[in-house]
Amino acid sequence: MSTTVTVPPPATSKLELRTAYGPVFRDVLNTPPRECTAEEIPIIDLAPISSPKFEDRKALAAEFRAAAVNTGFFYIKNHGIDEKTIADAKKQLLAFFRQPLDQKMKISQARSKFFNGYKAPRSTNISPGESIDVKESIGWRYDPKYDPEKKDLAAIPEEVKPWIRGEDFIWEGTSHLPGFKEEVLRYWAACLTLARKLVKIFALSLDLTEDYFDSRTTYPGADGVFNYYPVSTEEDVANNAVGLGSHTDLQLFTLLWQDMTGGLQVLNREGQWIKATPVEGTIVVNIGDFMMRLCNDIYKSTVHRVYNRSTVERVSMPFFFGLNFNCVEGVVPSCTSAENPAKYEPISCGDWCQLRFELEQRETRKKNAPKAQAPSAVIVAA
Ligand SMILES: O=C(O)CCC(=O)C(=O)O
Ligand SMILES: [Fe+2]
Repeated sequence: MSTTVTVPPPATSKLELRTAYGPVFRDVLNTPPRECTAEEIPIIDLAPISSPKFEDRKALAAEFRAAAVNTGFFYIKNHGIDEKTIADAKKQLLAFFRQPLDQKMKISQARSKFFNGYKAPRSTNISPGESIDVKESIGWRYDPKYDPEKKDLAAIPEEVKPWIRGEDFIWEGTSHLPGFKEEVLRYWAACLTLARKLVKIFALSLDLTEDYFDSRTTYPGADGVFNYYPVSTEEDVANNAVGLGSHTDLQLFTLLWQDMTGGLQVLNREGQWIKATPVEGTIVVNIGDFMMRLCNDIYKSTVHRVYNRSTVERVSMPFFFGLNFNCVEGVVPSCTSAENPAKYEPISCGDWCQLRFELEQRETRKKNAPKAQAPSAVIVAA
């Protein structure tokens, strides 16, 4: 008599992540993504941010801290970026992506010295164990010319100059789209203003003085990106193709405006994928790697990814905020003690970002290489 032994499917899989220090592996539960709870990704009301009472701002900081040590993701409401600024930016986003590919390729990232510009659909692979990223995107980086703090361009410190990463070809190559530069930069400037307010609350949340990061964010990392996720093809579904593969963000924190389509997933502390379902009127905030190292891993830079499996396109407008690129920072004093010494050496935020961008570009090239070489490998008989 033969007995059948049923082997239960494995409960977890290994997820490989790219970091500036090399690959890191995470155990991920194989259970399907589920809705998040209000504890996992809370909605935080930003109204107290402008309160004259220190206790109100400190209470808000305590909410930031609770979310940052838990899932590392939260929604903010009453964030102060007006609806029209967002709607205009989204309109420009769609105007840009709806152009023919050759028009978009005129501002290809291949032209950039500093990772500015357009990345075509299926041209990146952020997560080595997952598919090529289906999305297309356009990115532009901090430029003091457009800083809402109105910088005196003649007075930019020498040590800052090599780190200015803005490039004008983005705006020149989109000048045929009416209002593009103005409306995109209006949204970007609003994000920058908001981020400079939030960083004060983050400072309080880490038991630092409220102005701790102010002088460190005068010429900050402030990278704007527009992402466009098309409707999945049958083949994408069959291949489990990701819109944007699993990754962590790089800098202090990200302000992520997403449309109402849904598709953003976040890896919680238990290794369960949860859905960061869009909430009207909110912006998602998530902790980045530089913040995590700066606070000795107390705050979590959380893995996330995007699948657009809806019947409509999906768009998002993240804004990545960090310290001045020339600013060298290790673990902040309030996050170390005799029992908990600093785990990380100081590094400049600029070097930190450069390491990761270069790594991603190199790895994507490797992954795309066999495909790219295939046509020329076909020898046609004369
Ligand atoms: O599109 C989204 O919701 C997420 C985008 C994202 O994670 C990124 O661009 O880093
Ligand atoms: Fe991200």
